[in-house]
Amino acid sequence: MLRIAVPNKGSLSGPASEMLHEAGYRQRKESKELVTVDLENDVEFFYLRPKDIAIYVASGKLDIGITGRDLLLDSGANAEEILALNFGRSTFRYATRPGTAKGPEDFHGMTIATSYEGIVAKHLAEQGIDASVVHLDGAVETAIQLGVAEVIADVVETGTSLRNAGLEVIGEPILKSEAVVVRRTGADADDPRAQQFLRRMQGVLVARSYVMMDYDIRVEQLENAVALTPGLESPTVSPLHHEGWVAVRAMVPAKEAQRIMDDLYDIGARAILTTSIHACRL
Ligand SMILES: Nc1ncnc2c1ncn2[C@@H]1O[C@H](COP(=O)(O)OP(=O)(O)OP(=O)(O)O)[C@@H](O)[C@H]1O
Ligand SMILES: O=P(O)(O)OC[C@H]1O[C@H](OP(=O)(O)OP(=O)(O)O)[C@H](O)[C@@H]1O
Ligand SMILES: [Mg+2]
Repeated sequence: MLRIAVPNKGSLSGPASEMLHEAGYRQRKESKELVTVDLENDVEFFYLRPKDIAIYVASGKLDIGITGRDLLLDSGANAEEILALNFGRSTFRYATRPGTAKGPEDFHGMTIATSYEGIVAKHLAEQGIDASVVHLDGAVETAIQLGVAEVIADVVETGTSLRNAGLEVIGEPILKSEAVVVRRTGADADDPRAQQFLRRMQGVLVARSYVMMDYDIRVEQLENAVALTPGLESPTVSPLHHEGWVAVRAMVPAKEAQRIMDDLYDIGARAILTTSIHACRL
């Protein structure tokens, strides 16, 4: 049975379970359940703290995990990212009170509060900055007000928490994160059960970001139309009963669908339809 770690709490928990559900897996019915078995798919799900997931996967006791890229890197665990999941996006940044520092090079001798000691210690060492790091479990923005640190390094999504604490970001993002699928470094990449899981998750990513587009076009405009809708491999072109016309079917990025429909209309396409993709295997 494939054993998969899923975040049990926090920002990643709901979207991870939702994505697994969309991929056809049975998910726990209530948040107190720590383990659930999906007999039909031969998968066991373990609901664990997102920060611990890379460690479980690196140990080899669990085959696959869903966690944040920042948490994976912070753990230093012997696990690697194999698929980015396009949710739980955030940046990881330094912040201070205005006027404290122009850039990380000014952090020498200062104290930096963070819940992500691994990432911060590595970044400071790489930049040759001699600063001390103090570990806090959360609400690190308050550490500056309370005089525990001059600088914080934390997850920034909308920036609201920083603004509320009167802080501003310093320097470039240390990293950009999102939810990722992780596996033990060097694990058997050909394991068919893991391959099937990844295909299902990729199917959800595609179904979420593409729509199916159908339209009719005069044959002489077909090449121009296909240039607008090249599809993932190549569009399907079928003859219409009405001579001189063909029907075209192709997947297009959902974000661009309206613009593409306008462009198709302008070159003479008609009966242009988009439909959502429920599930897919590429
Ligand atoms: N607004 C956000 N706040 C915190 N983490 C976020 C946010 N958006 C995305 N994430 C990601 O969620 C993961 C952190 O999850 P974790 O459960 O440890 O903290 P949390 O979402 O802040 O939950 P809590 O602090 O309530 O336990 C990281 O990968 C982080 O990048
Ligand atoms: O940029 P924003 O949209 O404000 O999001 C980022 C904030 O959200 C998280 O805090 P959370 O509420 O999880 O509390 P915590 O610090 O105790 O984890 C994170 O630690 C930041 O403080
Ligand atoms: Mg938090």
